[in-house]
Amino acid sequence: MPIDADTMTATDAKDLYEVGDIPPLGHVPAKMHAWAIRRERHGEPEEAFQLEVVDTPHPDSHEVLVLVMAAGVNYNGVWAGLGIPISPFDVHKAPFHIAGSDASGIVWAVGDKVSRWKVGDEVVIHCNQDDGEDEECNGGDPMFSPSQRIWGYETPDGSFAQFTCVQAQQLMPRPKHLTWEESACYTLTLATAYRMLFGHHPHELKPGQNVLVWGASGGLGSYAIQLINTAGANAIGVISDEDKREFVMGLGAKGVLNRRDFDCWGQMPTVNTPEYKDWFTEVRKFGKAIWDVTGKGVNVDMVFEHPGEATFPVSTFVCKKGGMVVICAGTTGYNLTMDARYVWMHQKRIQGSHFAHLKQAAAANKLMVERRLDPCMSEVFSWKEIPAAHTKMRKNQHKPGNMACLVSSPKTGLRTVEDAVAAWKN
Ligand SMILES: C/C=C/C(=O)SCCNC(=O)CCNC(=O)[C@H](O)C(C)(C)COP(=O)(O)OP(=O)(O)OC[C@H]1O[C@@H](n2cnc3c(N)ncnc32)[C@H](O)[C@@H]1OP(=O)(O)O
Ligand SMILES: NC(=O)C1=CN([C@@H]2O[C@H](COP(=O)(O)OP(=O)(O)OC[C@H]3O[C@@H](n4cnc5c(N)ncnc54)[C@H](OP(=O)(O)O)[C@@H]3O)[C@@H](O)[C@H]2O)C=CC1
Repeated sequence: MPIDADTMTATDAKDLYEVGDIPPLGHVPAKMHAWAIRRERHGEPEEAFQLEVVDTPHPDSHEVLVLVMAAGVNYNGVWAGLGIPISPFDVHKAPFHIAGSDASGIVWAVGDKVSRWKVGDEVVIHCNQDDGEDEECNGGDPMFSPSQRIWGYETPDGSFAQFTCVQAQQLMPRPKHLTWEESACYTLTLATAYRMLFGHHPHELKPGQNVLVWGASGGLGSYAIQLINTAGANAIGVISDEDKREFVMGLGAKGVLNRRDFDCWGQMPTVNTPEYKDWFTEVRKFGKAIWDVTGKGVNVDMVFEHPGEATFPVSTFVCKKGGMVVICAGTTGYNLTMDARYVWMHQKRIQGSHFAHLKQAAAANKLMVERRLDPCMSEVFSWKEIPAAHTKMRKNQHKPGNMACLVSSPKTGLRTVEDAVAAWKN
């Protein structure tokens, strides 16, 4: 063993460690294990993600090297593997891509300009990077910066590796009551949901308002329901399987609709055709099911959108006059359709939203630290199962909530680095 679990002192220092074997605190091995994607193997996760030994990155002056204890599974890992809609290699030009935009870990080395963090700090990582120099980063919104990029998607050095190098501003304190894997599963989807609900003035969610949440049992949806509940507003969640109803109600939803009970999904038919008439009858049936929760004639103040093509025409219809459809993805397709008459006559706002800046991510993280939110970790996978976890997500076969994978934490349920070292020893 290279480290004594009680004293945390080095007994030897190697250039490469097995995954789960934790180097002496602060010792940076020359090489590390990583799941790497290469351009020539773009495809399904099991094909795209392959194990490689690569150089351990070194932090620049404002950067931090983090020993990854656990990593979160997100849809952008699926997109990065597929190379759809873009290949990450066309963005960062690096020879290989390590996906993973969520992690919990331990600060292992710091650049010489970093003052807020020190070696040994336990952290979670948010995935927004920017160069910090332009006016959007200094008084504006860093998410509008031309340098804005997502770590582990638009950068080649994500969390499916023993170490990851990130900007110091990406670090946030880890909720100590959670295990390493619970801490790793939430930041990306939680912070995205936070900005969608509270980041678009003057449509910030207010107490008593009603929000329709698509994919309510999913990563984004499970936090949206909890944030809406925490804000004193009413969430109406959508599911596709009755097995998920209790989970969503348990998170605090006021009502749950099963999309399988309706038939109005996909691009909308041309207005004034018989197909439109049939579609519209079904859309109104869906709208009435919402009224059963909100009250007759009460349309929702906000629609929390991400399926995209399959649901967007319905989202734009059921939103109230002056309300907002806020959208962060098009999982089912990007060719969104809508009946424009309802958008202009009812003066609805269609708002794009993308991840979050540090202030929003930190506000969301504080709620987790204060135990106001449940991380809703659905399932934990081993290091070896990282591609399989992505395949589950791709097939929409994952359990409700958010998935995590162990990296340097050798087993589930651990909360400190000492526990992890001792578990490896045993
Ligand atoms: C936190 C987690 C998040 C997620 O998981 S999100 C899900 C995963 N992410 C995605 O799926 C998003 C993937 N990204 C994309 O698909 C692309 O990122 C975009 C389609 C959003 C944009 O593509 P791009 O190529 O970056 O767009 P351009 O650089 O803005 O423009 C392309 C070309 O069009 C020219 N152009 C831009 N604006 C104008 C204009 N107003 N008039 C004329 N030309 C314009 C440019 O210069 C450029 O040209 P030139 O290719 O030759 O360089
Ligand atoms: N721009 C950004 O910053 C971010 C974008 N994203 C994107 O958001 C999307 C969702 O992410 P995430 O919540 O983590 O994914 P999940 O897979 O965890 O959840 C998505 C949910 O969408 C629902 N869904 C699937 N197919 C359909 C359909 N045809 N119609 C309606 N609902 C459907 C499913 O629930 P059910 O089957 O029960 O309806 C599923 O649980 C992804 O595309 C991801 O890339 C995520 C985070 C940040």
